[in-house]
Amino acid sequence: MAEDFLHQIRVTTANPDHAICMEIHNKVLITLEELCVMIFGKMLHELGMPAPNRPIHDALNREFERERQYDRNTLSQSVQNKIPLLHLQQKTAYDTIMKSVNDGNGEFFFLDAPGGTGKTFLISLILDTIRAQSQIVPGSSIIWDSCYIIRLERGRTVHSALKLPLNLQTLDQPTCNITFVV
Ligand SMILES: Nc1ncnc2c1ncn2[C@@H]1O[C@H](COP(=O)(O)OP(=O)(O)OP(=O)(O)O)[C@@H](O)[C@H]1O
Repeated sequence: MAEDFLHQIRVTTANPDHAICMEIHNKVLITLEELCVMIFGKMLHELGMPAPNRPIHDALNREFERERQYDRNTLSQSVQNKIPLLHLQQKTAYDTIMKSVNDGNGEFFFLDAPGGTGKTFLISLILDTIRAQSQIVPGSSIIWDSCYIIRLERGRTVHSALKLPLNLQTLDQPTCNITFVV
């Protein structure tokens, strides 16, 4: 990764002699930390690694910033195009969940259906609908399967988002550790 950053700097500064420096080390640490926050919900220092040189809240605020960067008009158009495509069960789930969101009920929903029946399609549409309403969805796209992250935009595992222990099966009384940063 450091070599990649070095290459970028050499190209952008047109200086092929530029060497690895503290700035590049720091950039690597920042990038690694963002991945760790996304996947494990932990900062580097919590994993026994050196912390990058920046205010600690930067990594967490970045997620909120990303949420603000959506083009609402494009999202609205996409949502309007996709809603008529929903099949009956998807539409029922969509209406139920969106009503809960709009009413501010703060409910939990568990979506379970056979593979290929449109869960990702539905979840993406729900997230796009919320974003199109210019609501921020921090910690959105929370899912169980880490392999699934690559399919859902800005996906995070439920273990990361809710800070669940990874060894659930071996704990008598598993608990999660959610901290709200306002
Ligand atoms: N209502 C719909 N209209 C058009 N295409 C749809 C609809 N629902 C799902 N699809 C498409 O069907 C395919 C499978 O849907 P999707 O990936 O959402 O299923 P899934 O339940 O999440 O699958 P898996 O459990 O295997 O991950 C995708 O290409 C998706 O875009």
